[in-house]
Amino acid sequence: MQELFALLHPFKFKHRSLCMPEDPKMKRECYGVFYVTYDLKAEEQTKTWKKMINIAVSGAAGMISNHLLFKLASGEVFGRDQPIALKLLGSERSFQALEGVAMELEDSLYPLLKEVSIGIDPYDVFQDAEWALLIGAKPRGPGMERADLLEINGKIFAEQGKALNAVASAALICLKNAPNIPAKNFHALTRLDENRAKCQLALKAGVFYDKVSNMTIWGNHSTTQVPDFLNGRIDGLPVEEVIKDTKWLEEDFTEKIQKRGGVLIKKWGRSSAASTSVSIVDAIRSLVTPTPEGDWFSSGVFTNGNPYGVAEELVFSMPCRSKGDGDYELVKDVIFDDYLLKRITKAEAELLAEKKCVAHLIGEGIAVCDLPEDTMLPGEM
Ligand SMILES: NC(=O)c1ccc[n+]([C@@H]2O[C@H](COP(=O)([O-])OP(=O)(O)OC[C@H]3O[C@@H](n4cnc5c(N)ncnc54)[C@H](O)[C@@H]3O)[C@@H](O)[C@H]2O)c1
Repeated sequence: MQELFALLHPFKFKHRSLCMPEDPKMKRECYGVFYVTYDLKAEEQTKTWKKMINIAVSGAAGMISNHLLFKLASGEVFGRDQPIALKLLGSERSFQALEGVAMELEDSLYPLLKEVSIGIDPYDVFQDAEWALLIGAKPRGPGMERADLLEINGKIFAEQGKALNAVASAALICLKNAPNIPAKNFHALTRLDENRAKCQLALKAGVFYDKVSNMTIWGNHSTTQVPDFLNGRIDGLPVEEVIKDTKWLEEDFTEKIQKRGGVLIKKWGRSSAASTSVSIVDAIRSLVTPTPEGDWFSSGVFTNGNPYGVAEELVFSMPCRSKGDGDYELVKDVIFDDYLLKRITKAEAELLAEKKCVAHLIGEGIAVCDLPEDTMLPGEM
């Protein structure tokens, strides 16, 4: 089950300070120094000052967020002239840690970070969010069945989907629980897998990784994912013209990418957090900046209307292009061969089976959970 989402709110927002709500009865307070009311003198205000954007982050006290929040606050993601408000959602258990995160943000004196608020009620925290980065979920613990984890995290995303639907001024479970938000606004993260694939192809070809482009990850962020070397390019050439070792591509490369997360957990003792947060930044930037001519990026998006024949009503990673307006379109000029199609079908079958496991959470009746093999990496889904 894909698990990291970036949601873009569909409506243009009318800003009001979340720390100082118009309705004084509204329960909202900013954290620490962000509570202070600033009274900017006219001459201190810059003419180019943009309207603040509100970014909600769940799992804000987690490992990934510990990298991501500081990237967001620095201006690396939305631009060095874009003020932001961070709305951090934690769980009851992690509230103390959440305060610790807010303290570190205070001490960082980021000029673009105008407001920070923390809370454990998604209805409160998602209020007026233009972006919601849903990173809060339970990583798989030892001996935990995949179906059990789907159930636990499914409930979290169902609740957060409902909260977004109710209050957000803008994968599948969240989307299905938020019918007022266009399905196109939901993304599940496969960018980390794309980055890993680019890195391994560059290594094999003996080139720097910026030479690798048009890299698609098809399917799920699990070991059925399909890193697509048929459509990928190295220095503008098809991958297979540069790397002529088909066995390596089909077996070693594919498996390396599929299992990279698990290998890293074994070495590092924990799931990738820094590179995941880098890939979240990449994924957001791909939606807010135009895709370079001829290139594309991967994202887990809703399959309805897809031109590849992937089953509808799924969230499936596919190749996307964006004009930089937050929206995207699917890339049409991709080719398929038997190997690629077979792999994509396997990934599709897995997501269809997972969907049956969470039928009760997406309004599709009683769940029937029969997952054929374990394709999920511990601590990383
Ligand atoms: N798609 C990917 O590429 C990718 C890569 C790595 C990790 N992941 C997944 O990302 C998730 C986060 O990873 P992490 O390393 O930051 O984990 P982590 O355990 O360090 O952090 C998760 C945080 O979420 C909080 N949380 C749990 N339930 C919550 C809820 N209902 N509302 C709000 N917060 C809640 C926890 O208290 C914890 O602080 C994990 O589920 C992991 O499997 C995905």
